[in-house]
Amino acid sequence: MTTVKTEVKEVGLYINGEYVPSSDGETFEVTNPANQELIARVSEATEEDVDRACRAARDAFENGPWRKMPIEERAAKLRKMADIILERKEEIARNDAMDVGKPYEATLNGEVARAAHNIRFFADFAEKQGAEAYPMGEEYINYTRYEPVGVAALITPWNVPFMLTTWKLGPCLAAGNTAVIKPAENTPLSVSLLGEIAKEAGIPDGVVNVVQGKGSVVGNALTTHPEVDLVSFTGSTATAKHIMESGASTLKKVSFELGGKAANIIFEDADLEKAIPGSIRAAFFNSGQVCLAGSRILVQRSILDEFLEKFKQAAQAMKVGDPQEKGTDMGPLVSEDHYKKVTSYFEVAKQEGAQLISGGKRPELPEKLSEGFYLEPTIYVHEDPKARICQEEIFGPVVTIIPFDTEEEALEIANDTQYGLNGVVWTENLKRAHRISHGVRAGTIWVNCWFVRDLRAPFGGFKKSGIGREGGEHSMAFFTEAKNICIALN
Ligand SMILES: NC(=O)C1=CN([C@@H]2O[C@H](COP(=O)(O)OP(=O)(O)OC[C@H]3O[C@@H](n4cnc5c(N)ncnc54)[C@H](O)[C@@H]3O)[C@@H](O)[C@H]2O)C=CC1
Ligand SMILES: O=C(O)/C=C/C=C(\O)C(=O)O
Repeated sequence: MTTVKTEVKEVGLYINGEYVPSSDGETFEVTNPANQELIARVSEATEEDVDRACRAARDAFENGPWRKMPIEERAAKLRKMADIILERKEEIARNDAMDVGKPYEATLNGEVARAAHNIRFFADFAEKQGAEAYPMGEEYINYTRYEPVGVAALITPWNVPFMLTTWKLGPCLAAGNTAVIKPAENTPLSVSLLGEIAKEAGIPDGVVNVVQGKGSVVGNALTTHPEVDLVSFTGSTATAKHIMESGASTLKKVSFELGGKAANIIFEDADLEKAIPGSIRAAFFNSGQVCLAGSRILVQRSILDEFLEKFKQAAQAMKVGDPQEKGTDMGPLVSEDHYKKVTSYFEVAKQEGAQLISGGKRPELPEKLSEGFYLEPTIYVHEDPKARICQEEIFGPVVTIIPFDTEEEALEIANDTQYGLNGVVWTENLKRAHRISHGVRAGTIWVNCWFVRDLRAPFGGFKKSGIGREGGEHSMAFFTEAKNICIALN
């Protein structure tokens, strides 16, 4: 299959159960990063449109049936939503392949399947969740209720648009809140479908709204809006700081899942048969545009040469190309701006004296992909963990290998970062695995694996990688207010 030539899609805002144009009729264009073809014109929300979406969500929350609906009924509608996502999985994956440039096959069977699971998981979780009771002898009893907070703004990034939005929408809706979603402006297509999917599942109008446009305008209008009670955000640390400031005057509750620069630590006793493919995935999955990417590979010096040779061979065997084509491992970067940001680090690496092992340039590709933002998987070695390429989130297919000698040194380098989202350890020594897992200051540590997700487990970052945790009861705690009721028994 070759890159699918589509007619240009017209995408509206989704407010109060219907697609609508923006109030001033303005649209913005979306292009395919695989070939720069125009793929969509999207209504660009004005502050007035954001206001309408927030008021619709408020009205659905206060006056609609959603928050008071018995949990069995609400959960059944969410399970229906999950079913519809699976029925429409080809369309959703095709949309992500078109505007993000994600390999279609992997998205279809990975992220879209996970998106349906996100919704179903929180429907089941909320249905089974109990609450506490605290008897005070025979005189009083306290019991707790978990009530929805209100209107949630769900602001999501371009790297995993559909899956990450459902990861927030599932618990948000299961708890009985209403939502205004804002996807990233360069990847609006798959998320634009969520309003109509919710409606088809029987979820009342106004419960799920989608507004489109720039973060500085539409995102800002949402995070300052008086009707928005809470903001769940995944994206850059810089934007999270803006959101915190802009939400301060209306005292919004916030949950932030932000950037990372994970250490992927390979000890001399690691099983390289697993560590090499695992590290390749951690480095180059989604073209390295993943907050969890293992972009600093710390390798024990005694196995450095062997690791480098095998890792280089595996990286060079990856198929970079058309994301719509079967067998593609790595598509393009998401946009020209992002391509410029990522490639600017090639100059930084040169100036910092890093040793280029592989990549660092565009691959040779067929003519039809000549306009796309492709890069070869790129590997550097650098001895200085303080170098910019070892410290800054490049968010592309670029990794730096940093040699170390001792366990203590590995830990010191791993923790020498402003981020703390995750870490990865490869060793066959169980005690060492525990020691390193305890020592690395990050929210998730994967031992002899990477990006294995259990939706019940806490997920989020230490340090500048976030505030709060998502997952199971942690998501439910964010999307609910706990209320204690104390009853006199006499
Ligand atoms: N999952 C992650 O951790 C992600 C990390 N990043 C990092 O951030 C860098 C920059 O990427 P961007 O697309 O600029 O990320 P970003 O943080 O600006 O964008 C994420 C979302 O926030 C929205 N947004 C932007 N400014 C806003 C504001 N003032 N108020 C409310 N919402 C706002 C955007 O429209 C988008 O929906 C990347 O190179 C990467 O290093 C980017 C995307 C995801
Ligand atoms: O698995 C999750 O819940 C979150 C994944 C997050 C990313 O892939 C990201 O933000 O890059």
